[in-house]
Amino acid sequence: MGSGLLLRGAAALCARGLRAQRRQATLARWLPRPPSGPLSTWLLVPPRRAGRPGRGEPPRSVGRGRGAAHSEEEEEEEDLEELLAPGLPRGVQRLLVVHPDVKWGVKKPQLTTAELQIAEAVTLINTLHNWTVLDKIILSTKTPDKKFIFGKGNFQILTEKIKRLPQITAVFLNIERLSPLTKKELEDAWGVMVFDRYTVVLHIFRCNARTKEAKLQIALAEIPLLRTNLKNEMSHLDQQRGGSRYIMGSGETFMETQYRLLKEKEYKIRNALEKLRRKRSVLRAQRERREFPVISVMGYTNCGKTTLIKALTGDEGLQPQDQLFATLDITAHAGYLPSHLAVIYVDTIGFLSELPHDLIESFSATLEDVAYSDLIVHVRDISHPETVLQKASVLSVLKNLNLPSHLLDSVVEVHNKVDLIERYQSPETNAIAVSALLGYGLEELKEEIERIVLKTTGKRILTIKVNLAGPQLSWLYKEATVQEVDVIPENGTANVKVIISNSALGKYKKLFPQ
Ligand SMILES: Nc1nc2c(ncn2[C@@H]2O[C@H](COP(=O)(O)OP(=O)(O)OP(=O)(O)O)[C@@H](O)[C@H]2O)c(=O)[nH]1
Ligand SMILES: [Mg+2]
Repeated sequence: MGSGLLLRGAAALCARGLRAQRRQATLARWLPRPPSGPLSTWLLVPPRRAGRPGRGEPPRSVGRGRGAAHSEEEEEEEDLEELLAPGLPRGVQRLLVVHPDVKWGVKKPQLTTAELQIAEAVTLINTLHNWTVLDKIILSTKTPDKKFIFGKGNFQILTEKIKRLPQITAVFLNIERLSPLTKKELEDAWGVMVFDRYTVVLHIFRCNARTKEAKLQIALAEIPLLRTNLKNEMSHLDQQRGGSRYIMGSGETFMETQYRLLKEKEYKIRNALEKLRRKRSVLRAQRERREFPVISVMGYTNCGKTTLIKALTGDEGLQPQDQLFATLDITAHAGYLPSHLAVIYVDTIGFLSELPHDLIESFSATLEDVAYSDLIVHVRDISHPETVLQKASVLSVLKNLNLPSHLLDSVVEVHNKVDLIERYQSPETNAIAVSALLGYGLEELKEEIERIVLKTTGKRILTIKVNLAGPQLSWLYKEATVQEVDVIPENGTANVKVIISNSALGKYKKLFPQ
C-alpha cells in the first residue's frame, strides 16, 4: 500500500505542469461540457431534428414532423442516427504508442514479441485516417494489472517522455482494456487522452461500418465505453457537487438520468438488432431451400479473405484493402466449384488477438450465420511474422462460437500470400498454399472445397439415364446441378451427369420411377 501511495505521489509530482496545460482540452474533447442552460440537455440527449420534439416538448407544426408523410423507413433512419451519436473523438490525433511488455509470469504473451506487438499497435493506428504515430516506446512491467500499469521507475520515464512531446494529443496504451479509474488517473497525470485497444478498435470499426447492422453493433459495443466516460465525468462533477443534485421536477438526480438514458439507448439498439436478426433467419431459410452449400471464409484481419473470395468468384464488387478491419459486414458471393456446383462464399469480419470481449460479443450476431455453413475456410497470411499466434487467436474464437463439431473438424486451412515467400513449403500437411492475389493454387483449393462440401452436404455425383421426351431433364436442371448431357439420338435418351442431394434424389425416384 505504501509503495502505491508513493507511486501516486510521484505521478502527481511529475504531472503537475502537464496537467495544468492539458486537462481542460482533454475533457472537452471527450464530452461536451455543460456550457449554460439546464444540465439535462448535456451528454446523452441526442441532437434535435427539426420538427421532432424532444422529451417534454410540445409537438411542433413546422418542418419535417412525424406526420403521415414521414415514412416508417425515414423514421428508422432517424432513430439509427440518434443511436449513433458520436461517442468517440473524431478528427486529427497525434499519438505516442506505449507497449507494456510483460516479461515474466502467466501474463507473458506466447508466440510473439514486444516488437511485433507494438508493430501491430502502430498498424492499428495507421489504419485510421487523420491519426498518426509520433513516437513509440516499449516499457517492461511486472504489474500490468496495477493501477499505473508500470512500476515507479518506468512510469516516471514515460511521464518524462510525454512531457518532451507536447505535440501529442493522446497516448495509446497497447492493452486490452483500461479500468475507468486507471484511465482517469493516467489522463490526469499526463494531461492527454489515453486510449486502450478497445477504444482504438471500436473507433476503426466505427469508421469502416457501412450497413445498418454493423453500425448498430458498434453502437452496442460503445455502451460500456460511454458508461466509463460517464463514471469519470460524474466523479469530476461530484467534486463540484453537480452529479448528485436532483433535477427539478424529475425526481431523479442528474446521474440517474444519465444512466437511465444509457439503458434506454442499449435497449433500443438490442431491439433493432433483434429485428435485423429475425430478417436474416428468413434469408437463411430461403438459402437452405435452394440448397446452395455455404462456405464461410474466416481468418485474422488483413489475411486476404476478401481477396480470396474475389479470386474464387470473380466478383468485381469486392474491394480488398491493405487495412485492418476493412470488412465489417457479412456478405455473400456466388461461385462455382470444378464440377459446376454453385456455392455461396461468405466474407466475414477479421479477428484480432486480444480483441476485447464486449466487442466480440456485440459482433457475435454477425458470426452466428457461420454455424449454418457447410464448411469453414480458414485463411492465414503465411508471410506475417505472427502467423502462428494469429492462427491460435482465430482457433480460440472459433471454439467459443459454439459451432457444431462437424464444422470444426472439417476446417480447410489456406496458407495465403505464398508469393511473398520464396519456395514456400507448408509445415502443415493438410493446408493448401495459395496466392489469392496472383491466383496460385486456386484450382487445388476449389477441388478440396468440393470434396468436403459433397461429403458434408450429402450430395453425390451421379449419371442418370433420362428419356428426353419426358420432363426429367428440366426437373434435374431445376433441382440439381447438371454437369454433362450425353445425348443418345438412336433411342431419344441421354446420360445426364448431375450433382444431386440425397433428398432431391429421393424426390426424383418417386416422381419418375424407372
Ligand atoms: N502479396 C499478396 N498480398 C495479398 C494476397 N492476398 C491479399 N493480399 C493483400 O492483403 C491485403 C488485405 O487483403 P484483404 O483481402 O482486404 O484482407 P481481409 O482478410 O479481407 O481483411 P479485413 O477485411 O480487413 O479483415 C490487401 O492489400 C491485399 O492486396 C496475396 O496472396 N499476396
Ligand atoms: Mg475483408
